[in-house]
Amino acid sequence: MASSTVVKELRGLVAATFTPLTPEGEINPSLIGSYIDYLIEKQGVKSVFVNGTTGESLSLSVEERKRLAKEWCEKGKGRLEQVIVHVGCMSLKDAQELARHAATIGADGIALLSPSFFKPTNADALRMFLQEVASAAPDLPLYYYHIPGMTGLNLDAKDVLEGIETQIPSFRGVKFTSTDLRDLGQCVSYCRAHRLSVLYGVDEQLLGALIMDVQGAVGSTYNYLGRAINHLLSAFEAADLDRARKIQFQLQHIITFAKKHGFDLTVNKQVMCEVSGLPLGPPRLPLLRCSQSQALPIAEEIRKVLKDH
Ligand SMILES: CC(=O)N[C@H](C=O)[C@@H](O)[C@H](O)[C@H](O)CO
Ligand SMILES: CC(=O)C(=O)O
Repeated sequence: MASSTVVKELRGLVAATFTPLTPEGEINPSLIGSYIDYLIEKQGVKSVFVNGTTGESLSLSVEERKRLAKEWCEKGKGRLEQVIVHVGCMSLKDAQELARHAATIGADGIALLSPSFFKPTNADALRMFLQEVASAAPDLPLYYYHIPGMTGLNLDAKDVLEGIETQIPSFRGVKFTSTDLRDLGQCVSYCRAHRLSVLYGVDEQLLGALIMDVQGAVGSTYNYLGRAINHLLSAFEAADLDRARKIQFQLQHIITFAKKHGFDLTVNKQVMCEVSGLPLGPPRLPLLRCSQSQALPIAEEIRKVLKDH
C-alpha cells in the first residue's frame, strides 16, 4: 500500500465490493479475507473500491464502515494494489471522521459522493464540501464520485472539477458513473490537462468510455466478471477493437438478461454469492433479500456466456 510520499495512479480494473453480512444482517468482516482471495485468484482484480454504492455504505453506521474499511486495508495489504475507501455521507462530520480513519488504516485513497438529501445547489458548494473532507486527510488521494442517478444531483461533473486541483491539493480524479458521454469527455479533457484520472462506472458501456480515454473502470459486476473485463481491457490496449467489442457485447447481453430477471443491488449481491460461492448474506434493510431462484439463471447465463474467459 502507498505511503503518503508515493502517489500511485489508480487505473485498470477496480471492483466495487459488496458488504458481507451475517444471515441476521450484521456486518461480517471475517469474510473479507476469502473475498480478497477470490477477487485476486479467480478474477484477476488488483484494486478495490470499498463501502461504495455496491457496499451499501449509506445504509451502514460510521462504526460499521470503519470496521469494514480496516479489514479491507489489513487483509489487502501487500496483496491488492489499491484499496480505495468511500467516505461519502450526508453529514460533513461523519465524512471527515471516515476520512481521518481511512488515513490511519493505510487506505490508498478516499472517494466521496455528494450529499443527496440536502444537495449542494452549485459546484462551488460541492467543492467546498469536498475540500472540508479532504482537509481531514490531506495526504490521502481523493476522488469525487459522480453518480447523479443515485444522488439526484443536477450538476455536470466537469463543473465540479473546474479549479479543484488548486483548491484541493490531494484531489486525484473522478469516478464517473453516468451515461452522459459529453460530460465524460469534458472531464477526460480537463483531467488530462491537470494530470488527474477518470475512472468509469457504467460497466455495460465501458468500451465507449475507453474510447474517450478513461484510465480505468470501477464497477460492481467486476466482482464476478473481472476476468472477462481484464480481457476487454487488454484487447483495447492492443487496439484489437473487434475482440474488445465482442467482450463488451457479452457483458451487455448478461446485464440485459439480468435486467429481465429484475437486476438490482439485491439480485447483484445474490449473483455474486452464486458465482463466487462466498456467503455474502442478505442486503441491509430497506433492501430485501432476493430469492436464490431469481439469481440462479443469471449466474448460469454468466457461466455459459463467459466460459472461454
Ligand atoms: C448505479 C451503480 O451502482 N453503478 C455501478 C457503479 O457505479 C455499476 O457498476 C453498475 O452496478 C453496473 O454497471 C451494472 O448496471
Ligand atoms: C459501483 C461502484 O462504484 C460503487 O459501488 O460505488
